[in-house]
Amino acid sequence: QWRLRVRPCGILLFQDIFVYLCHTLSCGQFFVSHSRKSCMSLPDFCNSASSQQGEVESGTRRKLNRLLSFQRFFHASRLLRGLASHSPGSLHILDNDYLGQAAHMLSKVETWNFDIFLFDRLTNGNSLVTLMCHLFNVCDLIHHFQLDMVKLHRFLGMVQDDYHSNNPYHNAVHAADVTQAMYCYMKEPRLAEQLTPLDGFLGLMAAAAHDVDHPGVNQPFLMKTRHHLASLYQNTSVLESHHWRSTVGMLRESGLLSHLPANISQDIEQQLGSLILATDISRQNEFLVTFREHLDNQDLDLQLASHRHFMLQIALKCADVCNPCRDWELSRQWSERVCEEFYRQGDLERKLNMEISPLCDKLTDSVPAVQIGFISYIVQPLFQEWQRFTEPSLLSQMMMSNLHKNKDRWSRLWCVHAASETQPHSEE
Ligand SMILES: Nc1ncnc2c1ncn2[C@@H]1O[C@@H]2COP(=O)(O)O[C@H]2[C@H]1O
Repeated sequence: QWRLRVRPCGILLFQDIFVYLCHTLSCGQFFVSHSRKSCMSLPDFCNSASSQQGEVESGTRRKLNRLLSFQRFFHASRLLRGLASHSPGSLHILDNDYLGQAAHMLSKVETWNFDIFLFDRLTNGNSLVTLMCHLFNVCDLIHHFQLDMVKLHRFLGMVQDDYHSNNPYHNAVHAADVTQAMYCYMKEPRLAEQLTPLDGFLGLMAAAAHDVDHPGVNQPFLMKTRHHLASLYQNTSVLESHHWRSTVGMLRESGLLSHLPANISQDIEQQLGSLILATDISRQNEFLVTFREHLDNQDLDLQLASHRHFMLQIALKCADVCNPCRDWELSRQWSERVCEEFYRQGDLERKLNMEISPLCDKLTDSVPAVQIGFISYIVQPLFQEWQRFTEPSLLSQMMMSNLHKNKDRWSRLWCVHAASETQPHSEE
């Protein structure tokens, strides 16, 4: 079972198919590891900074991790059930119990307080694959595009596996969260009435893959450390270009679109690129200004493919930064996770004697301060326009209400934090 690998030529061995069938029948999902070269992870940066030997070790460890991914699945599965050792009698019942709860959650997948963290636990860390399969089914995309289920599973497994599970924020759960939000936005009456199956396919695929193989550090860090991706993409939308090209690589490796005419699959690849590249946060103002102009002029015509594509870009951008619009308990977890990832980068910069990037210094950039700035300058202006576009829908009103409540809560926490900073220490 440890040797579950997609061969470089894309052929599954009998052993693979057997494992796949057993696993699919028992759990309704499977894990697949593959052999493409991935981007460096954060610990890898430490290794490459320290020694050549470290690079070799890190490469070996990465290979080992991939070889063990199937074993990790079972290990995680046992941990989730609180079982230290095998207890075969209870496994089946408990599996069904968890998957039953996951299926129940999926029956309410369009609700805004969908708890993606719980869903990820219930699916043993397979939230992205499970969610995407469900959404492709309910949107009738498998039938419409005549997709091969084995290829679809293979592609989604590769995407999920290429997210770095050791990133606190940019991991497969974030991708699943963005996908669930994107689905909610595509269901908004003003969009849903106009979207074609191709739009639905592109929107969900782009959401699922938009951050794949994210290394847990930002573009300025890649530029400062002269990372090969920065020179490959000439310091422009470096990460987003990598997410897109990785997605294209996985699409081709899985053969998911191989039955479609070449011009159609090329068009899909290009449109996916345009959607994923739109998530570059440094282009936020460019999109916001155009969106505002369209709303002021009331000239959005969703019968036009170009206008629908623009609205998919906006919807994906909203989904990507919607965490402050979630219910507090979900929103807070994302805030803490994203700051933890920033602080890890800051710690690394400190260790490498580099200037610490904005928002990345755990000694000066508190979580409440980072959140208030992010909500005020990025999220609120975008969602104000989104609310206008939806005229405003119930969902938009709920999101804005959450955003205001969360911002107030962070403001109160900031006051507490600021007061504790000015208090003299007990020894003084
Ligand atoms: N809650 C948050 N607080 C601060 N920054 C955030 C938050 N959520 C998302 N972001 C930032 O928004 C960015 C969107 O694009 P990225 O995924 O490249 O990186 C993301 C983070 O840097």
